[in-house]
Amino acid sequence: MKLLEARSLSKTFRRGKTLVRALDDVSFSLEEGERLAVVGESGSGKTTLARLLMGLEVPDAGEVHFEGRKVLDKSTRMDVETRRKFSVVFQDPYESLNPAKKVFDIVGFPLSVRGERPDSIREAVYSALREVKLVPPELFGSKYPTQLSGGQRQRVAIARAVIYRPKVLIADEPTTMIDASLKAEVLKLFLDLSSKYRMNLITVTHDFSVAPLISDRVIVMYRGRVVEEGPTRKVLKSPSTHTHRPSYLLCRDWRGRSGS
Ligand SMILES: Nc1ncnc2c1ncn2[C@@H]1O[C@H](COP(=O)(O)OP(=O)(O)OP(=O)(O)O)[C@@H](O)[C@H]1O
Repeated sequence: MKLLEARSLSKTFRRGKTLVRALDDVSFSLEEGERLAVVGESGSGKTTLARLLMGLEVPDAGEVHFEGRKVLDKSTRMDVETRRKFSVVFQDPYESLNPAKKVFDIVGFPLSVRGERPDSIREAVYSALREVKLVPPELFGSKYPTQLSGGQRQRVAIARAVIYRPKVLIADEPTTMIDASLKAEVLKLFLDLSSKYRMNLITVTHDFSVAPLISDRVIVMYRGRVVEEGPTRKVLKSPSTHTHRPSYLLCRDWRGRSGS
């Protein structure tokens, strides 16, 4: 069954007197259980697309359908129930965690706003911290983000994102700000958790080498448009268009060599 569908999404921002076309007639769909990577160089519209899918932005044209129902268009705001089926982990674990709050409160926040009881929140937070390998959870729960490394902070962000078992987990440049040596581990964590809890994972990345590690399908964006779409290995092996050639040149990992 189609879980998520973008139909001809367009979005233009005004920057001073200039209009920036961040998304231009973008369509794709995600089947239940699929993992999607949205790749493209900086400014190609990936984050705008992710924000639209979650209902954090309103399109100028086009529609988002979720579980067979239209949930967003120019004049329809996403309802809270639908929005709660999405969760996101942002690129920067230094900015996305409130430095004044302890890890326990940060991770438990999505449950406390849902009015869950303190004892069930405690149980869920400790279990989530164990899932992301921040053990012992009592110790990590009592720390502040500033007392943690970048990799540990990203794990806190992941724990917070998965604690209420969203249907769709969006990872926006999840490894950009963390040490290269921790990249594979963090990606594996996303994969493991998305399998274990049957969450559809959407990974937004400018790093083409990440896509095969974390997705079955890929869409390649260039200047607000989808220029490639299909099974990840097939698309990355034999891309059919050359309109996004600058990305090839930037990425040495693409097909195992620099694209000259
Ligand atoms: N709120 C905004 N106001 C004005 N322009 C915006 C806004 N959000 C995005 N843009 C512009 O829209 C275009 C697409 O941005 P977007 O962040 O979606 O791209 P991206 O592929 O995610 O890039 P990056 O990886 O650098 O974040 C860019 O030119 C960006 O400057």
